[in-house]
Amino acid sequence: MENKKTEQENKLADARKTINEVDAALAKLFVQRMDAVADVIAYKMEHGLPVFDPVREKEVLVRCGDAIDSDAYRPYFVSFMENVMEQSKRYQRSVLFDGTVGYQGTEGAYAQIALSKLFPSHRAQAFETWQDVFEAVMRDEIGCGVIPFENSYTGEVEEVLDLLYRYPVSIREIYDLKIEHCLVAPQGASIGTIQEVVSHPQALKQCGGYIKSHGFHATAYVNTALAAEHVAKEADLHKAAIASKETAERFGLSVLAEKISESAQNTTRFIVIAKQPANAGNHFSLLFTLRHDAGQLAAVMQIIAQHGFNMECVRSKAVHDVPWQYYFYVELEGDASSEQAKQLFCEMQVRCTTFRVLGVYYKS
Ligand SMILES: C=C(O[C@@H]1C=C(C(=O)O)C=C[C@H]1O)C(=O)O
Repeated sequence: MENKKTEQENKLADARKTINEVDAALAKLFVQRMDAVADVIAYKMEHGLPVFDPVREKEVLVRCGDAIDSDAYRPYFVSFMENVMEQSKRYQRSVLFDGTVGYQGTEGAYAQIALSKLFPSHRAQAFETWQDVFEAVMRDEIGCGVIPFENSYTGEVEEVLDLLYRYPVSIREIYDLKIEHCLVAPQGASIGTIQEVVSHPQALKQCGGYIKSHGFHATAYVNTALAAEHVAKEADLHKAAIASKETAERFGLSVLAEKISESAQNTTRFIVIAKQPANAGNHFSLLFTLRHDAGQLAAVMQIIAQHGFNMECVRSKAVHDVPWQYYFYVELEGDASSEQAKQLFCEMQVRCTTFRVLGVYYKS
């Protein structure tokens, strides 16, 4: 028995020694890979290319999958490589957007969570309004800003499109953050002790079914992060907030229930705005205005179709300072640096009263 145990313990020690050696080799290889990544980002900066390249990532994953003989290990290695590339992109963003990144809200807000996923090693600066973030980008006070653009459940963030129309910034990247609302409360509270729930009206709406089924009283609050902070300060066992798990951790609250939204797919799309445009991507967005003549919009749609670009989205909105004047936003699938796109832009410039390529980015 004793001998057997020692034999097993030796085996464990040997296995861990091997793991340590492999980890040391991996660390060296990781540095080597990141040095190459640094060269890639230097090239991308010179040529205005975006960090994310989905075609290249697919190639990498297929090659890495093929390099593993064991069927049992293959999916884990592919997943490992996905993570390696995630870290590589984080590093590249830190080089590209050297300095500070701005967002609207307070610490723990979803925008700050999206920012921390995109730019984990940057200083995050909070601003009071979205407009403040746009202005800080324009003044070069921050390298870029992370702004919510639309939510899969509640729709577009209207004010943000107006700001994109007003300020000559570019959409450099998009990032989809899965919104997983939780019921969070002071330590010691349980579902049974809760009577009132505070949160941003959107969050209360998104969790309406859950709130109703528990008979909670809903109270609107400025945003989810401040609601969580308020609940933490009050330390009232009858009062909970709806916020993210990360926010609960930040304010020392316990999570009483997770994933309480109506829609399991609740996702907010964030955009990264910066002064410099990107040159490559598989999607691009345009902003334009038209003369008030019959058939102007139809003609533009026709031009887009003729050049073979799939239009994923079109919106029209009022130009605030000019009564009865509207601007249009379209999102097209394709390569904005292609000959087709160049021709499209030329033709649109002739047809439209104002025309701008708002952003070039990758969307998977
Ligand atoms: C390093 C690159 O940038 C990103 C990261 C990748 C990686 O780490 O392998 C691959 C594609 C890009 O999304 C690259 O474009 O080659």
